[in-house]
Amino acid sequence: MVSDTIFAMSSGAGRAGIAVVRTSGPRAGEALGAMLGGKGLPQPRRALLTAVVDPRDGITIDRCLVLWFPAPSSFTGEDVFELHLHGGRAVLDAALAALAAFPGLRPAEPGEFTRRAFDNGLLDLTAVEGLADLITAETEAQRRQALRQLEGGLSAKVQAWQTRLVKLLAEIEAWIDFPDEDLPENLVAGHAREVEKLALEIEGALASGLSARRLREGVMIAIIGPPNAGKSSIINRLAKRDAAIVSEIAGTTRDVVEVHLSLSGFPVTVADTAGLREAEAGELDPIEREGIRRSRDRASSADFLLGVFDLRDFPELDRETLGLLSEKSLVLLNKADLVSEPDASLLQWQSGIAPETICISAVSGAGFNALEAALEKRLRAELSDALAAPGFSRLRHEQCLRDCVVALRRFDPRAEVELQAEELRIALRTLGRLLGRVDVEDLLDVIFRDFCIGK
Ligand SMILES: Nc1nc2c(ncn2[C@@H]2O[C@H](COP(=O)(O)OP(=O)(O)OP(=O)(O)O)[C@@H](O)[C@H]2O)c(=O)[nH]1
Ligand SMILES: [K+]
Ligand SMILES: [Mg+2]
Repeated sequence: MVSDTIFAMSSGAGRAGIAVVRTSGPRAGEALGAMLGGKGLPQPRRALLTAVVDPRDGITIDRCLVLWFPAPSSFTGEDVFELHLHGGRAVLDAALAALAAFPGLRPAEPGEFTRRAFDNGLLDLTAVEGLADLITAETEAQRRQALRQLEGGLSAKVQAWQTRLVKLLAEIEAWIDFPDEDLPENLVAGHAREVEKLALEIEGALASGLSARRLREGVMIAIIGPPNAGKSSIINRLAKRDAAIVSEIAGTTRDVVEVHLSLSGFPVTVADTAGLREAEAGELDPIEREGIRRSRDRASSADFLLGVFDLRDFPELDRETLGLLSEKSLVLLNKADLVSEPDASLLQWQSGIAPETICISAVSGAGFNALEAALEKRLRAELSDALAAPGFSRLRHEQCLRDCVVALRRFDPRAEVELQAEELRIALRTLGRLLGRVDVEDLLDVIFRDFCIGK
């Protein structure tokens, strides 16, 4: 099947020093030759500084770097060339118009270059997802995770499982031709052991996938506490901007206010919430009541909490807030600037009782170094699996692996060989689906739709 030749600007929108326009497909070589004014194609994979012309009138568009990647050694696996043009609007318009006018060329659709790389077997689906994650990575840890996935960290694991399953399946299928003979006892035991081992390994990967998903999506931290404790002041200091309204009026925050931060290179979403307070029916207005409902909601879905109190209320701290804190949570006693001497009972509480307690001041910034260090420790623990090895970072991966484990757990080494083989084939198919090598057509559209044009 001969595909169209496609082109697009692959660098970001807006005026820039350099803009990259990429062309891929069977007519790429012809188009490049015409744009170089018939001087022949440059050496493959070597940058050439040259004049690029509009083939319609021979007028020079720009003097720029040109790269030629003949098939199959290119990103898409097709003939590809890149123009590294000066990134002005008029230069780009002229280059894109010249390409559009060339017979057989058309603008690319979103994700179409990557789609071709996938169709030509250069990237499997986990690598495609890694590429998408790399383009959107916002923190150092996310970048590393995405790159490992793009480079085949997940594929390698899945392929190793596939190889073992195929070997097992071949051994079992060999007996299908002898329906009257039972499998020798030592083989039955060996198969049972191998399937059990595979199931355990995949379950282990599922468990550490949680950490990979947190790394991809960001760890959720919620700030909770009684009204006026200084929750909004704290999120503003963490975000280094005025994300939430601060006032001396109790009950200022109603909606959950989220900020995305990179803390020591780790992605987090911190949520500021409405102050928790109990009141007689009718005492709180319905909007604040709804705000408090949202706070509790957010507290229950967060990975861990920062419980904030006014230091001057110590030791009578709000019971509801305390009740929501897990041992991963942190207690922040705020407004330390208003208290001269920490009293003995406070020191004792700080040293002895979980959860860990830090005295801070959102106004002076005192204690924020200790707070950030404590947060980093928790993030490292939360993400440790994902930092150690590439993990299954998407719900889609989790679903495939779960289906695989279900099939393996159904495998019965004493059942008829046809039934045994069938479970192994199902397990293999789920792994194939994870890599995008079986029945994936409907999935593809979903995944490639998230790419932008030129990728
Ligand atoms: N002196 C001092 N005042 C603070 C500190 N943190 C917050 N405040 C003040 O305390 C008041 C309440 O602060 P907010 O940040 O709005 O408190 P909140 O917990 O978000 O309040 P609600 O949203 O109403 O629940 C404001 O007047 C702040 O300026 C602090 O560390 N020291
Ligand atoms: K307030
Ligand atoms: Mg607030």
